[in-house]
Amino acid sequence: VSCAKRAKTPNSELLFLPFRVLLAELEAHQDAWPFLSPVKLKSVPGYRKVIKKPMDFFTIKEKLINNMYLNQENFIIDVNLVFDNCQKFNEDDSEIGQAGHRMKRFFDKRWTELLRK
Ligand SMILES: Cc1ncccc1N[C@@H](C)c1ccc2c(c1)OCCCO2
Repeated sequence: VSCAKRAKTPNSELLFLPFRVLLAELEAHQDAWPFLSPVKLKSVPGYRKVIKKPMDFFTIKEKLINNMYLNQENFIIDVNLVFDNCQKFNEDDSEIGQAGHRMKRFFDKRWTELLRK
């Protein structure tokens, strides 16, 4: 009797699908513009000194595609790093600071919706 073919374990592609969807939503957000690519350390005086661990949505996407996130936690840590760096370097009432707060609120909402389902 042939045993039932073992179901292929869903590869990380499937496991991380929600993250890719969520990241695509972040990138498409109208307030995402300061966070889409790495801050050019030469064009932003002081950034290199103040921000120890720069992070941006493009870098997160690269890490996702290269399966560098071993668990949910590490993905969330990098996304929150984007917003924490923003709050650290930018005044709350600045253009970029305001965009960062709006993006963080959007992410927190979508993340809980994604998890609650
Ligand atoms: C997230 C963040 N935090 C602090 C500073 C910059 C950034 N984002 C970078 C991509 C950026 C945004 C706006 C910029 C800029 C660079 O180039 C200098 C000229 C003004 O326009």
